[in-house]
Amino acid sequence: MEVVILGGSRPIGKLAADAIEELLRRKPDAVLGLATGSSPLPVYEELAARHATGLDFSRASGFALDEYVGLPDGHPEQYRNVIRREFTDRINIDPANVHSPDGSAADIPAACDAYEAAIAAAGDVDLQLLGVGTDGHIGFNEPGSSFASRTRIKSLIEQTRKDNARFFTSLADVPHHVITQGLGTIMDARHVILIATGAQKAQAVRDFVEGPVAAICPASVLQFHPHATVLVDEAAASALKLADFYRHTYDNKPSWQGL
Ligand SMILES: N[C@@H]1[C@@H](O)[C@H](O)[C@@H](COP(=O)(O)O)O[C@@H]1O
Repeated sequence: MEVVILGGSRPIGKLAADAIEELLRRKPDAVLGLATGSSPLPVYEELAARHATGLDFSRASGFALDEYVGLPDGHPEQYRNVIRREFTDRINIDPANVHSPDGSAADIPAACDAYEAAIAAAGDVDLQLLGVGTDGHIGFNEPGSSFASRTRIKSLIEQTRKDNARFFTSLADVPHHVITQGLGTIMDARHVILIATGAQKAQAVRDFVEGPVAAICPASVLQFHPHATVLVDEAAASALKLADFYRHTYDNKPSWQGL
């Protein structure tokens, strides 16, 4: 796991966009794993700007990490709509190639299996963007999630509902259930870039980067990933024991820049 400590959201967005740009140049039909939440927004901002000056997504495809269950189609907080609004409507990716779990399916387990099959049929995710919850969740894999899990329905813990209530009118409007790619699904991505910013993420970052690998902290499974990059600002890095080592080792230059 490479931990890169950067000056803020803007350089983080640029560095992650560099990785995606490099991937698209090497593999124009790359499969991107897309995350919601505020953490990846600077990446989408940067990619939209690069698209305006020629970066081509026409052959790429995308798979969202997760989705709320039960929000009516067209609801602005349905993650499929968030991903479109924040990212895919701003680039030239084919909308037919942007996939999300179906949170309003009549048969949820079948929809989860179909999502796994679609990811596999696309050849698996080349680069997965991730944020992290204050409890260490990735996607919506809450503490206790199996490291072998695949796409499935999950219940949200109260802290996550509270964290996400800012996007809704009230806490009562935040769904209790979600569909999320499993930790096993996420681990199949060839490269994972996790972004965490702000002091409220410092403990989660410390726990998953330097703590034991344990289901109580789902993101800690990334310690087993052969190519995981963690991009953090100073505030999110503030509880890391080995911060100076990471600064020295990665020196703002993750592996795709020839480390
Ligand atoms: N399902 C999403 C996660 O994918 C995201 O990582 C997390 C953190 O969001 P933020 O980046 O806004 O802190 O929020 C939600 O729970």
